[in-house]
Amino acid sequence: MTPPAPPDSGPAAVGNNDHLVQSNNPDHPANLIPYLCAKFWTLGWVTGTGGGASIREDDLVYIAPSGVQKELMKPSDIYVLSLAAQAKSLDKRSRVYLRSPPQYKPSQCTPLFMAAFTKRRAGCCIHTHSHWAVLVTLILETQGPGRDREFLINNIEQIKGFGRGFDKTGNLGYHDTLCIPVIENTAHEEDLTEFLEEAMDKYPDTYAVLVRRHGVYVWGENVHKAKTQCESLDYLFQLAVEMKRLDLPWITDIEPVKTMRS
Ligand SMILES: CSCCC(=O)C(=O)COP(=O)(O)O
Ligand SMILES: [Zn+2]
Repeated sequence: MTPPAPPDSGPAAVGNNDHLVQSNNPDHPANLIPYLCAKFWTLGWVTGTGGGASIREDDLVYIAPSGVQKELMKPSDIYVLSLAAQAKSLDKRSRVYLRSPPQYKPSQCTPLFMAAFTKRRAGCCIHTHSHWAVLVTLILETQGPGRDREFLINNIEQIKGFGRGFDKTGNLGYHDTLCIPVIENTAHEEDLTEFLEEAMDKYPDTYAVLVRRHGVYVWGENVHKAKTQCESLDYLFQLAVEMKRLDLPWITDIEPVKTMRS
């Protein structure tokens, strides 16, 4: 990813594992999360404190605070938790933080990010409130019951930006159909978790889940893959909204063009 050198993360406080978020390496998750969120803000993905990103590096998960301007976060604002400590904990719903900035609460998206890390071994999960993601779920609503639960699109080059699926090698091809499940929004972000997990079980190869009238969760095995899949998806959502405006279908059954070599 190689962003510029990180800002000074402030004086070290004693006793809160601050070393976990202090690094001169721009690719360290505590530097990368604020850097990426600042970029995402310019795309309208994390406007008004909504949305965010989380990174897992081996056993450690790095999480942003809740309700903060995500584009202004500093490395010292980042929470760190251990998956192994979490797995050993008797109370599965409580979180075991190795580092916890006392002035904040961890992101409400934490259990959803954890689902991507534990169920899919993801290395990064991004949550956006992109207009395009929300608009696609609204357009799907007008398609009637049963047809509003999946975003389907094919015959668009950018579909190649997606992996074939969990534990599968290679990417989708131009003629493959990309399918992103849609779950209904809930009053509280955390309450989405069971529905996100249900969608992951039902669509084992998906790298994203849309949340109706809310946004999208996208993950990947590393930061690069999560980011490029999120960008590809946002591109396709925008395209789909414009296609709908032009009365063009998202799914076509165009035959592959015969060439001299086929
Ligand atoms: C105006 S944002 C409402 C909460 C939300 O949907 C979200 O994604 C942000 O949650 P966080 O706890 O990370 O601020
Ligand atoms: Zn949200």
